[in-house]
Amino acid sequence: MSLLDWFYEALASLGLRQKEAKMLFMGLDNAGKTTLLRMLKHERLVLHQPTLFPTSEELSIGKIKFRAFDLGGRLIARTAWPNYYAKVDAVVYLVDACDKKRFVESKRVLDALLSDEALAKVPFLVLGNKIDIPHAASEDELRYHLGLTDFTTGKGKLNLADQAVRPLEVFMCSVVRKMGYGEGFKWMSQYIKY
Ligand SMILES: Nc1nc2c(ncn2[C@@H]2O[C@H](COP(=O)(O)OP(=O)(O)OP(=O)(O)O)[C@@H](O)[C@H]2O)c(=O)[nH]1
Ligand SMILES: [Mg+2]
Repeated sequence: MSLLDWFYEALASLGLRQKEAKMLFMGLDNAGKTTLLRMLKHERLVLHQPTLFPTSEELSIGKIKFRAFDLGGRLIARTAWPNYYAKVDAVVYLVDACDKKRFVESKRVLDALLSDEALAKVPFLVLGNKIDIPHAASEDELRYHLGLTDFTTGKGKLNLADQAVRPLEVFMCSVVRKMGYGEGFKWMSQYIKY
């Protein structure tokens, strides 16, 4: 634990600081992670460059305060991802639902995350983005290509008494049209402990 983490924990234990849930935005480059984060933060589209260095934002979704980390999806940026895996409360994994040529690559990256010991049990919200574009994959198609058909846990509330199961679900969205992701975050929030 770094000194800064220790300091925040100490403040939290004294009740001086409201605890933030830690959320990671991951997925291939161009999936729409930064667009989504800016939309959640500023409620509008903000022009930006591809993400080279991780950034983070404080977000409030419902009653939960999040610290959301925007991790760039380019190959070189992905090498930094594991530095962020400690004490994660939720992963938001974005996929460009129109970029069918890259589903295989996206699946490979997602599979690696799902089998990473450091992220075991962490809820995964998979967002199929850009459904405003006519040839976007359907939810079932995306589920199939990502190999999730038998692994999603349902859009209702999962009984977490069964500790072996990790909440995992696919929601389709269009960040630019501000649709779809709200349901996803609502679903995810059920599994955040504070
Ligand atoms: N049509 C459409 N385009 C979108 C949507 N969301 C994002 N985009 C576009 O997709 C492109 C990439 O978006 P970014 O948010 O930069 O992608 P990113 O995942 O942050 O990419 P990296 O930073 O390289 O990892 C931008 O041109 C966005 O305007 C959407 O819902 N629909
Ligand atoms: Mg980005």
